[in-house]
Amino acid sequence: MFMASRIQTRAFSASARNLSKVTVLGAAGGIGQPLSLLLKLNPRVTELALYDIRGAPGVAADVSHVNTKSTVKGYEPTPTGLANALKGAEVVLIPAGVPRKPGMTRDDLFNTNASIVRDLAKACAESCPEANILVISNPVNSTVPICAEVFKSKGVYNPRRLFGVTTLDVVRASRFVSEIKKTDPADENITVVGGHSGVTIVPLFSQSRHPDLSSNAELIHRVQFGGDEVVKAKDGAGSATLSMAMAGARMAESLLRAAQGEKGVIEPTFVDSPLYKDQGIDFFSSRVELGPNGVEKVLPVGKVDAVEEKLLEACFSDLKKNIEKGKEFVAKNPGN
Ligand SMILES: NC(=O)C1=CN([C@@H]2O[C@H](COP(=O)(O)OP(=O)(O)OC[C@H]3O[C@@H](n4cnc5c(N)ncnc54)[C@H](O)[C@@H]3O)[C@@H](O)[C@H]2O)C=CC1
Ligand SMILES: O=C([O-])CC(=O)C(=O)O
Repeated sequence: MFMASRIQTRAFSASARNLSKVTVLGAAGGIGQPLSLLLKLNPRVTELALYDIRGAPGVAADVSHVNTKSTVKGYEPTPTGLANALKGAEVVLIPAGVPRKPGMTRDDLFNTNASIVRDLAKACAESCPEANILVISNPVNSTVPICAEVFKSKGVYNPRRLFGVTTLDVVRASRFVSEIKKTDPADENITVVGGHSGVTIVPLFSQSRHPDLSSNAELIHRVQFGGDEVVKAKDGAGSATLSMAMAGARMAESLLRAAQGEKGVIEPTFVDSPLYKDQGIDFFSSRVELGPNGVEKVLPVGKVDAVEEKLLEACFSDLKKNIEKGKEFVAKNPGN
């Protein structure tokens, strides 16, 4: 209760003053740089804090010349650098960690990225426990539970403030559909639920304007494995960065709009979700209504057809393992 009232007060005062500090952890990377640029272009962001283990001051100096009003500062891994980058943040985006190379799954990134995310989550729990934490680092199905466990261990976990960024899946789905149907992707609102890797990504075309697409196996595969297309095309130089930056900036913008009082802001995101807890799945991506306190309402998955029912079954079994893996990691490796 105490936590909730503190959050409400902060959300109110932030929106009343319209001051929004946004922090990017991993800001000098392939995603971090264009994401920082897009955030600099967002008039809702008043202060931009860019942190990375290398190169953040350079990115900050560069982005700071863009002629919008927000201030930009780069932070290095000095004893106080990370804490200062996080202090007072309303939104923290985390694209820190290694990307895939051809032939790898997102889960293959676990060994490297799990401890990076755990340590950054710890810093967030200490320096900005009330911020909205947006996890981009893969494997999202495991890194989000890692953050939750760290926040719990510090006694500051608020499930309404933790988000796995799955926006790119709906961005892709709407674009791919528009290519098939020769429509404007802006008019294509495709629901994608589940998680963020392979078969855990479940597009629900039966709920779209084009229910016929729910039996289009090629399209379903393309949405589920869209990330692989980019990994293959980049040929060892990483994974999606530009489309991901756009997707991450959209998610941050939606949270800021909701924090500043806009009603009915809905985004797909991987959150601590009541939807399938009875089946042992604690985190799930679905359409979520956002508000000044973060998650306002987790919306139901809705009606699915027989094909989608099967896709969901496949999703559940992988997703459950991915979530467990993240939780177990923190239990066995609590870090310092
Ligand atoms: N959620 C999603 O839809 C997507 C997630 N990703 C994931 O995002 C992550 C980042 O991808 P890229 O930007 O392409 O990688 P990158 O290698 O280009 O950049 C990562 C950055 O993180 C920094 N970093 C590493 N350890 C750090 C730490 N402890 N603290 C702060 N910064 C640290 C690195 O110095 C580097 O600048 C990957 O795990 C990738 O799989 C990528 C695309 C989509
Ligand atoms: O495919 C990857 O490894 C990066 C990612 O999550 C995506 O592009 O959806």
